[in-house]
Amino acid sequence: IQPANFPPGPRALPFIGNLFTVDFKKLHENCTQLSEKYGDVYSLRMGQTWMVVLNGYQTIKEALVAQGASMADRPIQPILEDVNLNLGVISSNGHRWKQQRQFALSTLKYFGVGKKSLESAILDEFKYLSTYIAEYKGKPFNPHLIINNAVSNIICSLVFGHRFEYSNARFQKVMSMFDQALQIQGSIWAQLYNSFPVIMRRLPGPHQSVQNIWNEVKAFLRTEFKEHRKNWNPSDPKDYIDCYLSEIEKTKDNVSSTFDEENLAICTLDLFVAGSETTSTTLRWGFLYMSKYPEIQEKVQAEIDRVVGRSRQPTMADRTSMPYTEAVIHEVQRMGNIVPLSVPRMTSKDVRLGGYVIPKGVTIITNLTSVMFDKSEWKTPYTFNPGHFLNEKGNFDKRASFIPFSAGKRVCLGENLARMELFLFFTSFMQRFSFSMPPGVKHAMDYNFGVTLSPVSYEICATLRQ
Ligand code: HEM
Repeated sequence: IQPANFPPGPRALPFIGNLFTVDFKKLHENCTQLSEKYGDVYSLRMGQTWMVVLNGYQTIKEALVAQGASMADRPIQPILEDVNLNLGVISSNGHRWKQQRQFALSTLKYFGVGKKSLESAILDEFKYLSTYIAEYKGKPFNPHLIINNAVSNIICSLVFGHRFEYSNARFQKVMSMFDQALQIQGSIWAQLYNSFPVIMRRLPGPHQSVQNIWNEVKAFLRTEFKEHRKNWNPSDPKDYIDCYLSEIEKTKDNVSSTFDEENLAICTLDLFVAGSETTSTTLRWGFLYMSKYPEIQEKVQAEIDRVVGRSRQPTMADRTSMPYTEAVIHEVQRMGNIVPLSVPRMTSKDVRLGGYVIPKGVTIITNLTSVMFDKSEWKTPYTFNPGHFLNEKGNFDKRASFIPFSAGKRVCLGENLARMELFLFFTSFMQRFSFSMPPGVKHAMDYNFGVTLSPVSYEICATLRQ
């Protein structure tokens, strides 16, 4: 039964609701189209679960910031719950979430997010990466796994205290499994699982492989934990896991502590996945856009040559002198739109929004796509245009409606890390290489929809600059 004054939405069928009236291959586009008919706040029913979809910058800001305290929870999603038991950072709630989020943020900061030490780690990683890519000598190659591996190495050095060689087959396998799992988790199979868990747990289908994939990733993590326990020296913590082991010790007599080995496993998994998949997907969009718009690529390179030159690597300190490059990176993120429907939230009390009442316990989908392409916010929403982030004087203009990391209390925990990674990797690439499509190959800007929106597999040429 629909509660009184509940947001309207497309007609839902008995039992299954809107499960088969929306297109899960491009759910974000579908959600955006529905807002034209039903307004910025509308509802969908997935099986027996009511969801409210929020659209447009003003509505989403009002929800996540002004009413943020009532929207900071995550709903329980059985497909994830079976893996993470609602532990960790991404899916947990209340006291447990607060404690773990705070700890992760301060530990990442302690190990260098926003500092010189991490900057050097990223620049060193780029050296390995560029040596590897230069070996293709401008011939077409698929950048997917190698970029994932390189970017993931940054979160790995923070969490595990070391990087993985590009030749490490086990690590490469884990990387490609993330992709698969995130695709399935954004598909109709996940929705069916979340709507009818009791039935779906028994039925075959791709949803079953999600459990297998995460179990394999967990087994991979267990090897790391074992090593850490063996070499653990509390007076000299080298990474997040070392610090976590100390925290377990320190708080073991405290009944309100949420630090234990089970939670360590899921927190590590969360940081590992969120920190591996996102920045690398953004970079892969970046290569495509640069090869599609060679004149923009040349302008970026000219700015780098002017500000940094060729004899040293770019650093974070160069950022303020490089407004055009900054604008291009932001535009790649806007158009790339890599977390198109953000991560679901849930109301923790009744909320009034857009003239409607959303009761406690309803799943909230913040449609970030509708913000990235909001006609009232962007001059040419569907065209790649760095001018979106430049004022008349050519200075960088950070726009309030640029919210790829979401906003409010649950805003992406890795935002600062991701910004460092994006700036340093992107400028380093542009300093050394030019990207172009292989001769005769057209730019395919098509995507695969999942929790993240990633470019379809492609080959590209990276030519060393003269
Ligand atoms: C370009 C890169 C990235 C983008 C676009 C991105 C985007 C997002 C978005 C949209 C959310 C959901 C926030 C919400 O519910 O309102 C999120 C959550 C999160 N992100 Fe990121 N992210 C990126 C990189 C990273 C990195 C590098 C890390 C590594 C630490 C990370 C860790 C997390 C975590 C742990 C959460 C859950 C936060 C919570 O529930 O409290 N992200 N991210």
